[in-house]
Amino acid sequence: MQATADTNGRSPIVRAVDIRKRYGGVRALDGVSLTVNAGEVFGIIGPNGAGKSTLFDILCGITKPTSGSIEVLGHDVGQMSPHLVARAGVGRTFQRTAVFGEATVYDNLLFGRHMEFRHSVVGRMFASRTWRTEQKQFEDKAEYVLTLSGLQEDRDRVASVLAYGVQRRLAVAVALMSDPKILFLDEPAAGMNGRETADFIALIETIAPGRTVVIVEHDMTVIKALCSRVLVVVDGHPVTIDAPGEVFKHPEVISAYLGAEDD
Ligand SMILES: Nc1ncnc2c1ncn2[C@@H]1O[C@H](COP(=O)(O)OP(=O)(O)OP(=O)(O)O)[C@@H](O)[C@H]1O
Repeated sequence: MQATADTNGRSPIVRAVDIRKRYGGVRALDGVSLTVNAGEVFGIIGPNGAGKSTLFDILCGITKPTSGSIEVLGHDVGQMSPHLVARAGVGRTFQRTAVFGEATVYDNLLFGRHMEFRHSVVGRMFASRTWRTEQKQFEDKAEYVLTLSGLQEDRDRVASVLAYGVQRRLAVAVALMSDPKILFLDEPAAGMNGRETADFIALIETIAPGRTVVIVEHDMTVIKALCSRVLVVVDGHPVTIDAPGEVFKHPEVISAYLGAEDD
């Protein structure tokens, strides 16, 4: 299937061509092509086991495809290690919230940023000028991200005591510390109640301008509220790429979802 073009004249920031992935005898992905345009919020949906997480991990450079090419921000991520993909401006969150439960919200933000930098031990021990300058930049950045993500009131609370939805918000905030040009969100609303989902939608609406966002999500409320286009994957095949309100008119999408309900 050919990827549909964006009608707003925005340039592609992700180009995936004919992605295939096998796990032994399992064909997890079978010929997926897509483009995501700069500034777009793009969704990936499909029934359980369709191949969404596999595609997501391939687009982020975590998993290598069996064949096919993936370019993100002009980089061939199929040939890059995950940390180099991250340094190129790709941020991501994980299906399971990955924050440090015993650390405060603020320390989670600082730690997320420090992980990416290589200070010499001597530089740290003697608090060199470079180290102090970077530390100040991290702290300023953390204050900005706290405000952006509405976490100021939770700044000094340890992450483990936060409500689940707030922990997921923190996971996005940690990803924002490296100022990613493109942010991949893996089932961000999974397990959230209605209020948390609404807050989460508002958060992504706040941070999306000036960035590109790719979301894998089961919750169609989130997809409809945020995404301009959605790829539907069924059994590893790309079925359609269209506006969220259009994809459920596609017969193969209807039958895949109805079949999934019967399971
Ligand atoms: N590491 C692996 N080894 C073997 N098979 C795998 C592996 N990862 C995924 N699969 C298989 O590949 C297929 C696609 O899995 P994937 O997790 O990408 O689907 P999904 O759409 O994300 O599912 P869900 O919505 O349940 O998270 C499934 O049949 C799955 O069992």
